[in-house]
Amino acid sequence: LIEQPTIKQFHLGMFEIGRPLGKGKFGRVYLARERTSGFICALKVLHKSELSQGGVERQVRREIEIQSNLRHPNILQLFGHFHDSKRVFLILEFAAKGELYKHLRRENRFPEWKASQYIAQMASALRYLHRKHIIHRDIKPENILVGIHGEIKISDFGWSVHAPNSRRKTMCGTLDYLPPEMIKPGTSDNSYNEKVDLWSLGVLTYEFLVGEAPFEDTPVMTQRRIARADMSIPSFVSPEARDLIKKLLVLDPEKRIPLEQVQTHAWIVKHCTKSSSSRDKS
Ligand SMILES: CC(=O)N[C@H]1CCN(c2c(Cl)cnc3[nH]c(-c4cn(C)nc4C)nc23)C1
Repeated sequence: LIEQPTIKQFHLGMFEIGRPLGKGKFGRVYLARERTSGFICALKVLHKSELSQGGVERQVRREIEIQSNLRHPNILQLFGHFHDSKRVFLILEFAAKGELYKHLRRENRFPEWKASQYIAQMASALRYLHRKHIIHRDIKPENILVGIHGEIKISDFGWSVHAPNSRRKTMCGTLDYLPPEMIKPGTSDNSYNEKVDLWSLGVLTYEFLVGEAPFEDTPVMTQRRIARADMSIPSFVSPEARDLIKKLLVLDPEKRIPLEQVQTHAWIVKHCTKSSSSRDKS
């Protein structure tokens, strides 16, 4: 008898559903426990009717296809998915310390040692994604969760695509994190590449240290300020952090500091402890 590999088939009856953890744009997320193993996870429930109305089935299929093949300590893991007649279910890793932006709002801004460790982990995760030619395209505090050991986990791959990519239709949500090449129509081709995540990493670094985004303004002004990289860095930001931000928020994508040099930058090296969560596992 040839041993059949056990393909894990998941179904709703396998899970005890716990408290709601929050809701994304197209679905709600619940704490859940797999009955036999007691394994704790986050169950994201998407309604097929809402997905078709929102015209996002393709995006969800891409999110599933991309995230199922990723394994990195700073990327929220997708363990599997299943569906019934009305809903699609994503079995996601549970991030015990919740949404990073809530910590940021509560603390107003992060101390340099914490911001530096978070950016080191982000750079490690982005290097891993870029090596697989995946652009996240939506790096912002709202899409980052915090694990039990305080390590960060990039979540919500709804907007990620395989690089290089021509511009999709209009974006929704905040403009604050969009790089100049995704805002103004390119002269020749409006394609862009992984370097868009470098710009967003610069915006994230700034927001961690200052408590607000560098180009935060009215939508029209934000676009204008991004297109000119028009921002000022407050004096309380250390010279090393200022140096890294200025090397990421560069209009020309090709001139942005590469991720390898982010990880060896003075501001990152200065604060990185040898604790496991911050060591580069990419
Ligand atoms: C777009 C989106 O799904 N956003 C959030 C909702 C909860 N969700 C979680 C996901 Cl997908 C995974 N783990 C989570 N942990 C929490 C959480 C933990 N605490 C203490 N508080 C919360 C909240 N939330 C999640 C992602």
